[in-house]
Amino acid sequence: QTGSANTNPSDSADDEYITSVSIGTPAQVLPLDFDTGSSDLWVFSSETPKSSASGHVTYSPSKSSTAKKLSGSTWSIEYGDKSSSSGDVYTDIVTIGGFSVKTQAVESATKVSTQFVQDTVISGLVGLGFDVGNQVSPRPQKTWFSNAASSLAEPLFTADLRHQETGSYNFGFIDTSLAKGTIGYTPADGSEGYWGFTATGYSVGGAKLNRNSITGIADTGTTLLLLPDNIVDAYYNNVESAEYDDSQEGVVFDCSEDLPSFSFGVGGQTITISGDLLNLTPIEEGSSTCFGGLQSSADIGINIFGDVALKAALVVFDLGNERLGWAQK
Ligand SMILES: CC[C@H](C)[C@H](NC(=O)[C@H](C)NC(=O)[C@@H](CCSC)NC[C@@H](N)Cc1ccccc1)C(=O)O
Repeated sequence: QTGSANTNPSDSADDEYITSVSIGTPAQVLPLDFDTGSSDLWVFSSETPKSSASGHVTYSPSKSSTAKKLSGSTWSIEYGDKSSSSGDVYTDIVTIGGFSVKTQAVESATKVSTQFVQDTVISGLVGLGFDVGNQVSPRPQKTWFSNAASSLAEPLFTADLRHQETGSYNFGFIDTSLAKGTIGYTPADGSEGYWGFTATGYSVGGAKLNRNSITGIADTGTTLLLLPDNIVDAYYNNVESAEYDDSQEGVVFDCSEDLPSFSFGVGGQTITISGDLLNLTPIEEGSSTCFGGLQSSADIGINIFGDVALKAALVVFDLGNERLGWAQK
């Protein structure tokens, strides 16, 4: 069996990618953010304070004949951007891309931080990280993909995120026609719950890859490519107008700049992120100053290959073989 779901950028800056998920009987369809950087499926619900839930599609377990309270279980998560949410837990049927998991832990939010309250285009997250990262207590729950894996044709899923166009999450199969290049595989380290891996080197503007390795995570739930300061500086030294903007908390530059590409080596392949993918968006509507897709990871302490990097590739999250595959798109 397999599953295939379309995913769409949330806005003109490709800030998040939204995928429709059906929960319960009859189906309640919610727009969710698939997040390989976390391991909990949580949703805005009938238990979320009305003031916080206004503008969001919500899940009502009481309206689902297949919902069951997981009594005594609670959850609480904090994310790298200091956002957070918490609540209690139900199990219900969760269908993604036509594939149904009968008894999936659906974490219902009784509290959400302001970032989520304001982000009305999504109603929660589908964690696609490793089960070890799940935050339900007293008994941690499995992710939707972990529950699905044994029934899928292959225990893997792919992410094909695109700039300002519809992409896909495919489960149980690899559609190689989505990529131009060969898939290069490298071991994935799931010990922290993330999809950790090591890139073997990098280059700016199509130069030959150096041999400075970069260890980081593949995180569909993070917008940017977050790398060490020395790499960020090496990149923006090629961008005449680049400067750090305190209010934007990142490097900005004239939108008219012709940005160099950024390449990294992984699994014997080279993934090149084109310059236009590295110009994320004007800092505000109509501004001629733009915000960079590559920013520093120094404040987080972990390198994150977020959507800016993932958009350049077809990425295979291969749980069965504990490996990540990358192919140029
Ligand atoms: C370091 C961050 C905290 C504290 C750490 N939490 C994590 O690592 C969580 C699971 N993952 C995340 O915070 C990050 C990845 C690791 S960053 C250190 N990805 C998920 C994030 N993008 C989800 C999100 C999506 C849309 C809007 C907001 C947030 C922990 O629990 O220890």
